[in-house]
Amino acid sequence: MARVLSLFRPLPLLALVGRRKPALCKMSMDSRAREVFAAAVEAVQPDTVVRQSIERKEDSVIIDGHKFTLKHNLHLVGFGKAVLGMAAEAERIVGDHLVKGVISVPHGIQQTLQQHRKGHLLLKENSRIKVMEGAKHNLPDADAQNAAEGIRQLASELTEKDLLLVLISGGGSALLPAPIPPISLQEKLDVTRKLAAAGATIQELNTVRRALSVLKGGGLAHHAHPAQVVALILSDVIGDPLDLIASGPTVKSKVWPEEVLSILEHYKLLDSLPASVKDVLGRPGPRWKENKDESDSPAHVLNAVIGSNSVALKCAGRRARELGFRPVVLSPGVCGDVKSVSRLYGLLARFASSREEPPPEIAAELLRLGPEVGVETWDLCRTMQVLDEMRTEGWGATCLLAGGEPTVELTGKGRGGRNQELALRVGLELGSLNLPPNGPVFLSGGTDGQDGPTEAAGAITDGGLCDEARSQGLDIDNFLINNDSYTFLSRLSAGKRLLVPGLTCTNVMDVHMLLIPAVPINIK
Ligand SMILES: Nc1ncnc2c1ncn2[C@@H]1O[C@H](COP(=O)(O)OP(=O)(O)OP(=O)(O)O)[C@@H](O)[C@H]1O
Ligand SMILES: O=C(O)[C@H](O)CO
Repeated sequence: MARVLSLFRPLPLLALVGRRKPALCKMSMDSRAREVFAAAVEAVQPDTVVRQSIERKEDSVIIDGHKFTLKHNLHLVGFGKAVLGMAAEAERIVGDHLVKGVISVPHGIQQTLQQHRKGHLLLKENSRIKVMEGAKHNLPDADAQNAAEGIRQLASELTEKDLLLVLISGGGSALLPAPIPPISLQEKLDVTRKLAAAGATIQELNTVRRALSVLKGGGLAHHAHPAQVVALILSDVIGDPLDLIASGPTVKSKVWPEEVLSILEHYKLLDSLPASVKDVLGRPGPRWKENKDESDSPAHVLNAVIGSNSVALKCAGRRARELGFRPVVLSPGVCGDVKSVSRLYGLLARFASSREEPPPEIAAELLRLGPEVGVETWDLCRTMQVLDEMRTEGWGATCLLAGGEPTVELTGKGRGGRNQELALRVGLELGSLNLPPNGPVFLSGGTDGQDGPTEAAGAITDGGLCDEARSQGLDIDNFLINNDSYTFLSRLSAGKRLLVPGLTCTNVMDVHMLLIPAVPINIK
């Protein structure tokens, strides 16, 4: 291990890693974990990210370093779970330069926002933006298809004098269904639902969606041509790939039918494919007639990611520092099965809690595990270096932050979510380390405030989880086998370990947090 670390010693430590010893804090680890999570969510609120990305200067706006003149020529469309709040803020900024807009947002969201007293995320009464709710249960439906048609029409009417602001966030694919005829909405839904149920990744799912849609994969930008298009994107996909977030309606992407067919074949869906889908995939050439001056990277389109998991982690790190921790961000790209991901955090906790130099096998296992859980070797080495310095130089408590979207292989019929299941599994890992009381604490939470079909966003656990459960007659393993993490956590100590922030109106995947108390130094 010492050799692995020494390779990286001469390099400067990255952002968020300062040498100042953080101040002591009297709050409990649990409360601090919740506060740091709240800071992560706050950083990516829809109104905040839009406010930070549009600079209004008299009769123009500056977005991502580009200046756009406003002459009562601005139109707005949007689709996604966070888009209502984004649109409300955009309208506040551009004022009456906004001519009209259409947004496609989740069913019931306006009422829910009212109930949660989030009026600032609602449009004003005389707004020029039409709100269309649809996609019940996150599935495309006739309401969402109507909204998509409204958006297509608005875009198609624009001229070269117009500016189209496109607001995009996670959930946008289901809220913008426009199947290429003769594919029906039901047929497209069947294909995507079967793919999702078979365990297809979001990359695979959206590659297929793009090929079957009039608006995805750059179709919306194509319809808006020759207007200037500016898309503001709140990313809910690892690595922030523009062509995949909400299936990239403003990102021109070529469809390779062979690629789509091989995905369908991999999930054994070729035989049940509707004739209409086969027909569309069998058509030669591009999906639409190219406009004369539309190149592969059209100059009339600007795509800007304005919020992401990295942004949330950065702000969480800032809050952690205020609360007395030394923050270190591992990676915003954690993925893979929750079992492997829990092992990752168990190993990191073991590494960080060693009183003496951690045995080299821990580092070796971490490096072996990295590719399985989407974490680069470099990020692991950098993080181990920080944890090692924390131990040898006595820098106090550490807050290790990461994000992403692990997966759960569902085998049972219980209620739960990937964050709650991960927190339970990390709790078991921490318990197996046999550390003294008040050891590391782990939090996992979905930034959208909902973990699977439950009202919790996630949970907070520590090494005492097992004993606590046993003393209350609860057997964690039985609940885990049945994917019943929510039932377990609701029963355990009256649900005190659950994280229930309520609707957050945003979504940049999940936040993971390992709080590691200062380790007594034991160095000769
Ligand atoms: N009982 C359960 N235990 C563990 N995980 C579950 C359970 N039921 C569903 N899940 C997981 O929850 C996820 C779906 O939940 P959710 O609706 O939060 O999805 P999401 O991917 O976060 O959606 P979005 O991207 O719209 O936020 C899937 O990964 C699924 O495997
Ligand atoms: O809408 C979608 O396609 C997913 O949320 C990923 O962005």
